[in-house]
Amino acid sequence: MSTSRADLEREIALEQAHVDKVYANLNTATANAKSMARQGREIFLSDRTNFLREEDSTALFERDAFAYQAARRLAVLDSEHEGLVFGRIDLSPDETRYIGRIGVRDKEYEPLVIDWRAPAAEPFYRATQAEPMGVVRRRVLRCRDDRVVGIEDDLLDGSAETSLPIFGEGALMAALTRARGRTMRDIVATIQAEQDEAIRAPYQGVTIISGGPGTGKTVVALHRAAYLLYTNRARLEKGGVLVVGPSNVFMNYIERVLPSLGEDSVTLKAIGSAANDVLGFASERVDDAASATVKGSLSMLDVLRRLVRLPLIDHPEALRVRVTVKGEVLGLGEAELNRIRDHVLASTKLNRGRAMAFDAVVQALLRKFPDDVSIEPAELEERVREHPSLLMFMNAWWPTLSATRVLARLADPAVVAKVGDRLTADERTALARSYAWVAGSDEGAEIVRGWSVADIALLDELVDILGQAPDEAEEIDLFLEGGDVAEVLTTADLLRQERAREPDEDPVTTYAHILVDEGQDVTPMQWRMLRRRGPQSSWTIVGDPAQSSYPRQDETAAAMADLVGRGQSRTFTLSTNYRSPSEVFELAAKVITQVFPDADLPRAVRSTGVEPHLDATSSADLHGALREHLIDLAGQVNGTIGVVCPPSMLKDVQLFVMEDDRLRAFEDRLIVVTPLQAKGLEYDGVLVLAPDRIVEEVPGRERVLYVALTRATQRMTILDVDTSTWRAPLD
Ligand SMILES: Nc1ncnc2c1ncn2[C@@H]1O[C@H](COP(=O)(O)OP(=O)(O)OP(=O)(O)O)[C@@H](O)[C@H]1O
Repeated sequence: MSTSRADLEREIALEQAHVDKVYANLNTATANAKSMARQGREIFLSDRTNFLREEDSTALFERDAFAYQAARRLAVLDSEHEGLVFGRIDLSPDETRYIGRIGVRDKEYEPLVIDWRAPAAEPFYRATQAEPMGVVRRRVLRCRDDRVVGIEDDLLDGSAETSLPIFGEGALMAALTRARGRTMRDIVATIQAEQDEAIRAPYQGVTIISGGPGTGKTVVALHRAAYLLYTNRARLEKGGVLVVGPSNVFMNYIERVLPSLGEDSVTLKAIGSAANDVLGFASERVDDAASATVKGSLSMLDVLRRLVRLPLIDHPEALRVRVTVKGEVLGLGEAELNRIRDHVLASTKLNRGRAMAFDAVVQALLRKFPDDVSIEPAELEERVREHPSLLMFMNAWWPTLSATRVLARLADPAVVAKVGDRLTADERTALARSYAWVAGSDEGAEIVRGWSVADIALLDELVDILGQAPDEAEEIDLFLEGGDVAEVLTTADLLRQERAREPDEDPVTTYAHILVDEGQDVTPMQWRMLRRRGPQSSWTIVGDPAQSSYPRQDETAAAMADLVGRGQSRTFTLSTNYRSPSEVFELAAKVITQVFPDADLPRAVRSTGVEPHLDATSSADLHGALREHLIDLAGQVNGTIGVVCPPSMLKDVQLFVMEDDRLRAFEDRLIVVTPLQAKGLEYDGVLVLAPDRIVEEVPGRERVLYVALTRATQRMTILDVDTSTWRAPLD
C-alpha cells in the first residue's frame, strides 16, 4: 500500500483530469442533443445493453439519443449533488473502465464512463480476490459534486504483475463507519457481490430478497428498481414501477436513494396509501394488536362478502316487494329476490348492477300478472316500472353502496355477530370495538378516529366487490386534479392516467413492476390489495420473517406462496449485516433465536469492541435515567440517536425530550419512535426503552423487539423499566 501524501495527491489529480474530461464531454453532448430535440428530431432510446458495441451507421443518431437521456438524468443528479463518476477498474492487460451513475461517451462514441448498470460494469461489483474476473485493482473515487476528494483501492489480483499504486483502507468500511443522517444514501460505489446478483436478477416473475436485519435488503431493492428501469426502460416507464413500504416515515427515509441514482420515475407509497387511487385517501393509523390481526386475516373476505349482502334495513318489508296494478297484487319473496341478486352479481358488480336488477324484478313481477285480466302489455310494464313502492323497494334492496358506508356497519356489534359468526368471540369484540369511533362512542383515554392502515385493504376489497359508486369516482378525480395527494405522482403516473378509461372500469392504477419492502408484514388482505395493482406485473419482494409484526405467519406465508406459485421465481438470501456491530447483533440474535430458531442470522461485518449497555430503572425515575443515558449516547456518536419505546410511552417520552433543557442541545439528531415506526430505519445510537412492554404491547412480540434491537449502527443502550423478563435468553 502506498501511503505518501504526495503520491496520493498526484493520483487524485490524475483522476480529476478524467472527471473533468467527462463533464466537458457531457456538457457538449447534452447541448447538442437539446438543440437537436428543439429542431424536432425524434429521439429514440438507445440500446444500452450493448454498451461497448462498435460504432455502426446508426451510432451518430444514437449518441444524440443517449446524450438526451443522460441530460435528463443528470438534471436529477445535479439537484442531489452526487458525483457522477465513482469507480474505476483496471483490467489486465492495460484496460481501464470508469463507472458512474450514468454513462457518458466522447465524440468518437467511446465510453468515458460506463453506467453502473451496464454489463461492462459488472466486474466492478462481482470481482473478488478469490475470483478477480480479470480485475487487478478496483478503485472507488469519492467526489463532492465534480471534485475528486479521495480514493479507496482494493487489490484484487495479487498474482498479476502490477505497478498500480494502492491507496486507502477499502471503501466499504469507510462507508459503513460514516455517521448516518436522516435519510438513506445509495450504495452504488460499494455494492457487494451477493447484493449485485440480486440487483441484476431477471425482470420476469417474482424475485425474493431475504436476509436478516441490516443485510441491505432495502437498499438493494432500490438499486434493483434503478437497474430494471435501465434494462427495461421503455416497458417500465410506460407501465410504471411501484415501491411499497411500511410507513410514510420509511418512505421519507428512502426517498432520496432513487434520485441519487438518476431515476425519478418510480412511485413510492406506504402500504396505507396503496389504495389511494380508488379511495382518494390514505391512512397511517395502526390498530391495536387484536384488531390488526383479525383485519389482516383472510377470514375478513367472508365477513365483507356477507356484509355487502346484509340488507341495510333489517325489516321483512325490505326483503319482499309488492305492487298493485288494476287491483292485482304482484309480489316477489325473499327466495325469488335472492335468485335475481345472484344472477345479476354473477355478471356484474353491485354498484353497476342496479339497472339490470331493476329490469329483472320488473320482468319477474310481470310474469305474476294473471293472464285473464286484460291490459296492454306496454301499459302494464309502464305501471309496474313507475310504481312508487317498487322504487322505494329498490332503494332499500339495491342501494348504491360506498365502501366506507359498508365497512362502517361493523361498528354495530349486532352486525358483526351476523356476518362474523365464523370468527371467534374475541375477534368479533376486537373488530366491533375498533370501529366504535364511527358511532362516536369510543371509550377510554385514547380516542381513535378514522380508518386505519388495515382498513385500507378492507375498503379496497369492498370497492372490488361493489364496483365504484359513480359519485365516488367523480370525487376521486377531483381530488387527484386538486393535487392534494399523499404520494408523489411521477411523470409515468401522469402518462398512465391519461390513458382512456373504460366508463365501467375501476380506476385502479396498475404497475408493470411492484417492489414490496418489509414483505413479511404484508397481511393476506393487503396482498390482495397489492395484487390488484399488478395483475400482470413482475415482483420484487423483500423481507425477513424473523422481524414480522403480523402474528399469523402461516397465513402470510400462504399468501406469498400463492403469488410466487404462479410463475418463475428466484430467491436471494443476503448473509452479511452491514448495519450493526457484532456486539449489538449478538445480543439481538440471542433474543430472537429463543422464539424463532430458524431466524436468518447474518454475519456482522464490523465490530466496535463496545458491548451494549444494559440498565434498569423504575417508572418513578424514568425521566432522570433517560436523560442520563441519552446524554451519554450523544457523547459517543456523531450522528442520529433513536429512542425506541413502547407505544404506550411514546407521547410521554416525546414530550419529555422536547422540553428537557439538556436534551434540547442535540434535538436535531434525536428521534423518538415505536418499534413499528422504526422498521427499516437505523440510528447511530439507539436507546431501547422498556423491552418487556414492547413485547406485551406490539403485535409480533419478540420479533418486533428484535427489530428494535437491530437498529443501531454504533452504540446501543437498553433501559428496562420496572421489569427485565426479556433478559432470560441472555443468561
Ligand atoms: N454494500 C454496501 N455498502 C455500503 N453500505 C451498505 C451496503 N449494504 C448495506 N449497506 C448499509 O447497511 C445498512 C442496512 O441496509 P438496509 O436498511 O438496506 O438493510 P435491511 O436488510 O433492509 O435491514 P432491515 O431488515 O433491518 O430493515 C444501510 O445503512 C445500508 O446503507
